[in-house]
Amino acid sequence: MSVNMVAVASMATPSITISFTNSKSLPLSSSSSSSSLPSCWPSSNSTLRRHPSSCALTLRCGAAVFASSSSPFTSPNSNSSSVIVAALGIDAQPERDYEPLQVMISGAPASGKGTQCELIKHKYGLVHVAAGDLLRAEIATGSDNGKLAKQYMEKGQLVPDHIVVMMVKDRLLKPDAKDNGWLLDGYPRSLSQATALKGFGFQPDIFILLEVSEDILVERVVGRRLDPVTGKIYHLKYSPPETEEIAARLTQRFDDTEEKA
Ligand SMILES: Nc1ncnc2c1ncn2[C@@H]1O[C@H](COP(=O)(O)OP(=O)(O)O)[C@@H](O)[C@H]1O
Repeated sequence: MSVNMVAVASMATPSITISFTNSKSLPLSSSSSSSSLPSCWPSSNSTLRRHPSSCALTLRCGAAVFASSSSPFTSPNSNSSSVIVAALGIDAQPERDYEPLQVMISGAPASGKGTQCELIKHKYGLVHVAAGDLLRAEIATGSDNGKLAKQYMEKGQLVPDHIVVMMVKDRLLKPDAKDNGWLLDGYPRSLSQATALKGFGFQPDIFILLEVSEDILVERVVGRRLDPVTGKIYHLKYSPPETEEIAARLTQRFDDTEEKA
């Protein structure tokens, strides 16, 4: 079975409500509480097992904008995501029922990926593997790969595949990810990365694409602030600081501007 779903996430809260676009009976979550996840997802416990079929899930977020074509990839293009989904073979019927769940999630900066990752990993006990975090850890070791990766990251460019692919593959093969399942975030960012991972035998059960219209992304990015003391992210309009004291010390990332967004 191939499942086609659309979910709408409210811009102000990280919650998701989900419905099937083919008008089948809807296992909808009745309301949008801030901790809710799609009710059609399997229930949460440490013995979570895979869905019997893979699916690609597109979450179109913010003010019910269904026509958005924003994409997580370097050259935003909704076709590129479907190519990647196809390359990953997500529509194929897996023969791996009753194994730990494997999920990929993609979305543009400020699409709410970080928020959804936190909710998903806690609810399903998955190991969160973020490509950016792996690269930063590699840089911290001072290795040659880390030094090379740093040069690309400082310019805001994608790190070459020969570094990223092996890093992600090695991480997914670690016992915690194999035993508990994983939530892969920020990878793949190109068709070649998707193909490479598939070549190593990885095929996610679910590919989640967070689609947000450009004007909402810009609004989120421009209003985003960081508390340098706690590391908490605020939004001046949607998630304002609790106190004047916090408000006074908030900073803005140098690239959180309308131009950069
Ligand atoms: N899959 C990937 N392939 C190549 N480079 C990547 C990948 N993921 C992350 N990077 C590099 O790491 C940087 C930081 O990534 P990330 O932590 O996801 O934050 P950002 O939202 O800034 O992309 C990216 O700008 C890019 O240089």
